[in-house]
Amino acid sequence: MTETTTTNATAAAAAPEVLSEVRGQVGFITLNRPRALNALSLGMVRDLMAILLAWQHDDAVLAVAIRGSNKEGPFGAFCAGGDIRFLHQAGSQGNPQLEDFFTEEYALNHLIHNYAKPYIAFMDGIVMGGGMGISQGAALRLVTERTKMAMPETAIGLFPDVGGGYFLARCPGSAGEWLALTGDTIGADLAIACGLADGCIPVDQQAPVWEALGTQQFADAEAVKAFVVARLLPKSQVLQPAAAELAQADAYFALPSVGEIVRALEAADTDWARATAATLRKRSPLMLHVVLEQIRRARSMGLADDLRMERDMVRHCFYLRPGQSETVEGIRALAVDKDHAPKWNPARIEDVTPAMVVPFFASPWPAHSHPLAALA
Ligand SMILES: C/C=C/C(=O)SCCNC(=O)CCNC(=O)[C@H](O)C(C)(C)COP(=O)(O)OP(=O)(O)OC[C@H]1O[C@@H](n2cnc3c(N)ncnc32)[C@H](O)[C@@H]1OP(=O)(O)O
Repeated sequence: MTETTTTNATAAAAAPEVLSEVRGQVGFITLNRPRALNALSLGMVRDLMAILLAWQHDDAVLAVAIRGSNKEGPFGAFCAGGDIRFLHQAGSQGNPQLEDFFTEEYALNHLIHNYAKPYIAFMDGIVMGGGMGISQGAALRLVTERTKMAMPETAIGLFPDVGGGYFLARCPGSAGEWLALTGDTIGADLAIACGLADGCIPVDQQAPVWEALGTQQFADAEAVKAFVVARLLPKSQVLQPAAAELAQADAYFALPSVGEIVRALEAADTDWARATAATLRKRSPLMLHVVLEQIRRARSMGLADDLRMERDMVRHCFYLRPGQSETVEGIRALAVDKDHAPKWNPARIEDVTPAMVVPFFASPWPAHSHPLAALA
């Protein structure tokens, strides 16, 4: 049976940004905003939440599969994050929907991590920021040869949210600090080595597997997962170059402070260290310090506490320093004016003090009225 569910559209005549249907025993979701690389709008977050909640208690749905679309059709791009143009506009103008966006997006991330049925994410192409938030909680995280995965937030004066503290802190060694601070983009090999993907599905196998999920008869939810797992490349074919790069990251990113990390990288005589130091010098100095603290705090937190901490932090990113939000400035430079020359404040890693960092971790809400108080 095919059942097409309701979908969001920004205007009545516009194409729906989230497509969903049930085919056979599986619920299928396609992110359908390819011109913005499927960046998540508030409407998309709401649609995803509504669809997942409906299917969670629908006995006809054994499992859920999600993918993105590119301009040519399905797959090719998963999701480039939260809609940063909206964040810029809403953050500059005090639009209350900004608060709703983060509360509802983080609640969606939490639901996916705790989803009662296998949720299978086809993470082809760009998977960044909010795209990680709707895939890292999946029962199966499938990357491809063309996956470009990153938590790029320090480039826009933000921090890796959407549960980034939780899942990056659980990467091996200091890989989480490396990915969080630099925002470096990784492919399938490092994604698997970092524990951020479960397996690699060849690009040309995605469509046949997706289609077959809707026509096969499955005994139960575990059989749906097993059907997909049987079609993944052996990990030994994917992992070859990853170990050496992780060892390099460990050598620097275990150091206690951002200053020591960047100084050690600048003193080293390898291309990797030089390039990594140069990357850090471009990121928001303030947010580098905030992010290192975030990842290290998150290492001893469960997901719900991490999301509450991130909800506090993201509010501060916009409102702690009125008229001086690093995030508004970072998005302006990357995606609004596109001059790629953010004016960070302070301008240098060395000029950030602990007194600037500490307030990001103070909750603006009493515990009982925290916007994510209900998350367990
Ligand atoms: C709460 C959640 C927070 C977060 O998720 S924060 C993290 C947000 N994500 C990012 O910071 C990534 C921003 N995007 C990029 O850096 C680049 O894109 C990519 C590296 C992903 C791809 O670059 P390229 O292949 O050159 O494509 P392109 O021309 O930059 O993007 C195509 C169109 O997509 C729009 N777009 C991309 N990402 C987003 C986004 N996250 N929010 C809103 N729009 C986005 C662009 O602006 C552009 O649009 P136009 O053609 O009209 O200029």
